[in-house]
Amino acid sequence: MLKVNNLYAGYGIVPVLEDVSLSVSAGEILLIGGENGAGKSTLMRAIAGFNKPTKGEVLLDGKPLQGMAPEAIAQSGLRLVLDGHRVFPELSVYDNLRMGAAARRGDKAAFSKAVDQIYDVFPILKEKHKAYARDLSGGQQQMLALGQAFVAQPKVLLCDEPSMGLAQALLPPILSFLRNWAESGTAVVIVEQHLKVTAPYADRAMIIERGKVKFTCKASELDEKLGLAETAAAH
Ligand SMILES: Nc1ncnc2c1ncn2[C@@H]1O[C@H](COP(=O)(O)OP(=O)(O)OP(=O)(O)O)[C@@H](O)[C@H]1O
Repeated sequence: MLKVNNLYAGYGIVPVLEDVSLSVSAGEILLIGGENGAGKSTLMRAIAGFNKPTKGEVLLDGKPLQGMAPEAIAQSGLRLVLDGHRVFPELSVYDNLRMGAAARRGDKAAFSKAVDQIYDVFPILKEKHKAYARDLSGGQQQMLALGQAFVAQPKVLLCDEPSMGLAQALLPPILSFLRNWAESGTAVVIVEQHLKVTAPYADRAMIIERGKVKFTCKASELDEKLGLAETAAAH
């Protein structure tokens, strides 16, 4: 589904990512972790077209995306949800969901069904469907941002730090929502600092260090691998 081959990207002449490769299949969740400043967000932005890679390939179902405008990449079925819940503050919850589906064109029945699914998972959004997004709490805005992406029904979802600005207790329900979503056939990439909480919901994990892939492993082996990596570094 999504394949990244030997990607290099940065800001102006400052290189950040170096030779990063990854792949995510339909129905799979890849968790990406790493220290602050390791390059995780830059990787998400480069895949989604907001930051032009200097070298390497991004393939969606075998079709190259690198060099395409972010709008065209979104139209191809790749969606980026940024940390810090970016929603339209002056629109109602429901209208935010409509904006999410705008890129999708047509099919009102599918939109209504997707909205119902979102309301089932996050009942507070149903309760507040007429409220302005600006009046939601941070956690509710994050749910709405995910809802916006969900109604667009992308093939690939990139989710940058869903826990950002959230009370810790809100992360598991959001992760479980992402897990179910992946199981319907979407390829999901989650960038997250809270590796311990997130790993049980993911299939594979990748750690980035100073712009390079440190290692990839099964998500169930991440704890052990991180322990081993720390031990190896200590010797
Ligand atoms: N707009 C920018 N212009 C210049 N350099 C940037 C910009 N954004 C990020 N960087 C630099 O790129 C490097 C990687 O940052 P990035 O935000 O991708 O890391 P990250 O792993 O997502 O970290 P965090 O977890 O703190 O978000 C850092 O050295 C950062 O200072």
